[in-house]
Amino acid sequence: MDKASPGTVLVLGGARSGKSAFAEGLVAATGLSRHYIATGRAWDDEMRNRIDRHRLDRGTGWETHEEPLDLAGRIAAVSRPDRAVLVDCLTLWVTNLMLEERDMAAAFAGLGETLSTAAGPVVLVSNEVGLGIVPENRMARDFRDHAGRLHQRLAATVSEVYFVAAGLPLKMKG
Ligand SMILES: Nc1nc2c(ncn2[C@@H]2O[C@H](COP(=O)(O)OP(=O)(O)OP(=O)(O)O)[C@@H](O)[C@H]2O)c(=O)[nH]1
Repeated sequence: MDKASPGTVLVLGGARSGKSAFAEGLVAATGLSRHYIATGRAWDDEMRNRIDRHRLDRGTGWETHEEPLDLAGRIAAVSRPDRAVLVDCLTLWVTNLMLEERDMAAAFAGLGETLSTAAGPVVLVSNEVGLGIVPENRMARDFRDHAGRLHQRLAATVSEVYFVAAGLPLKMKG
């Protein structure tokens, strides 16, 4: 398995746990120029409003890149020694890959490879979705399995892992 470059961090948490704000703080603390890779897509008004709110919350000083599918390619293109990259979030990327019926194993391997050669720090945000009861529908169960496998794979290779709940980060690795 590829070992991620030093400075690569995984931030896990539930919905509205404060994980994005925490991850933004990690990026800001590097003092490098801040680059935000958004995997979300504005498919309805609710999501459009959320995205607008996120942009306002981030404030100025961020360059935003929207990339729903080719995350590995976009990280490789954006990452430089003078830039810190925030990816928000991996679970929406997994959703996008599933909807497009992409090869998940190949996509995860590609992300691992890119993280092992990233030129600067990369902070990856993802939803921990495996803690509730087993979902009734098949797609939701597959989604949970893909997300869990991706998290394990990344956690094994990155230098730091955090779990955020109620706005409080718990350091799990590093
Ligand atoms: N396309 C696009 N998506 C964005 C942008 N900013 C944020 N997003 C998306 O908004 C999503 C997060 O939205 P929410 O569901 O409101 O946040 P949350 O993850 O539940 O909340 P926290 O735990 O506080 O982070 C991320 O997956 C981003 O991809 C942007 O500028 N463009």
